[in-house]
Amino acid sequence: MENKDILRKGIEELGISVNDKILQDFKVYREVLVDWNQKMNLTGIEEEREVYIKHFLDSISAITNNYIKDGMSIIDVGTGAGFPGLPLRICLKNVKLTLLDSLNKRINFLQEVSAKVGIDDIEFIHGRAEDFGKDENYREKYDIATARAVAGLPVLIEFCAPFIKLGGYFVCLKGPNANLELEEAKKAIEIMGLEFVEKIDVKLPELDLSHNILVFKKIKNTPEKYPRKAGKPSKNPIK
Ligand SMILES: C[S@@+](CC[C@H](N)C(=O)[O-])C[C@H]1O[C@@H](n2cnc3c(N)ncnc32)[C@H](O)[C@@H]1O
Repeated sequence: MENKDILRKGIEELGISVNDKILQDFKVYREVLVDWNQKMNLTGIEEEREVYIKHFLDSISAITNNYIKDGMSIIDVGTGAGFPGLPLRICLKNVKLTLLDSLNKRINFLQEVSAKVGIDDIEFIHGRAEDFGKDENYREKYDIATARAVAGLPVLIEFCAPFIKLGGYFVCLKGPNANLELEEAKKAIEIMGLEFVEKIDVKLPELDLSHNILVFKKIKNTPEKYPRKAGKPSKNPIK
C-alpha cells in the first residue's frame, strides 16, 4: 500500500473522513519536519512511512473512544514537533488548539508548518507548563489536555491537570509501561483532582507496534499550590 493510503485508511478507521487536503497537509508537515530536522533536533524518524504511522497516526489515535471531539479546546503540553496536537487539528477543523513547549525553536517550527498548511487559529505558547498552569488565562480553561513523551506520569499530571476544566479530560499517550506508571501516579492523580477513567490499547497499522492511551477525568479543582515552581515537579515528583 502507498504511504498516503496507509494514512488515509488509518485516519478513516478512527472515524474521521479524509479528503485530499488533509493528505496534502500531512505531506507538507512531514517535508517541513525533515527540512528543519537537519538544523535542530525534532525527531529520530524521517522516512515517510514511519512518520505517517509513528507520529501522525499515533497522534490521531488519541481520539479513540471519543473523549476528544471536534469543536473542543485542547492544550498539548510539551508538544515538541507538534505531537499529538497538530495532527489532531489537521483532522478536526474546529478544534481550538493551544501548543505549548518550553523550547522556542520548536514553536518556530510549528508556526511554519501551520502557515504552510493554512491554519491560522492555533495559539502558540513558548513557556513551561508549571508557569502557564498558574496563569489565570490558562488555568482550568481547556476541555482536554494531551501529552506524549514529556515526563513520567506523576510529573506529567502536575503539568497537565491545572489546565483542564472541571468535567474535562487528560488524554495521555504512553508506551508499554503504562500500568506501572499508573501505580506510581496514584497520589498525584488524587491530589491534582483527576480520576482515572480507562487505559486503551491501540495498535498501529503496518508496523507491529502498540501503545496505550490513559484517560483521566477532572473531577475536582486543582489545589492552588499546584503546579509547583518550574523544575520542582521533575525534581521532586508527587509520590
Ligand atoms: C521528548 S519531547 C516530546 C515531544 C512530542 N510531544 C512528541 O511526542 O514527539 C518532550 C518535549 O517536552 C518539552 N517540555 C519538557 N518539559 C516541559 C515543561 N516543563 N513545559 C513545557 N514543555 C516541556 C520539551 O521541550 C520537548 O519538546
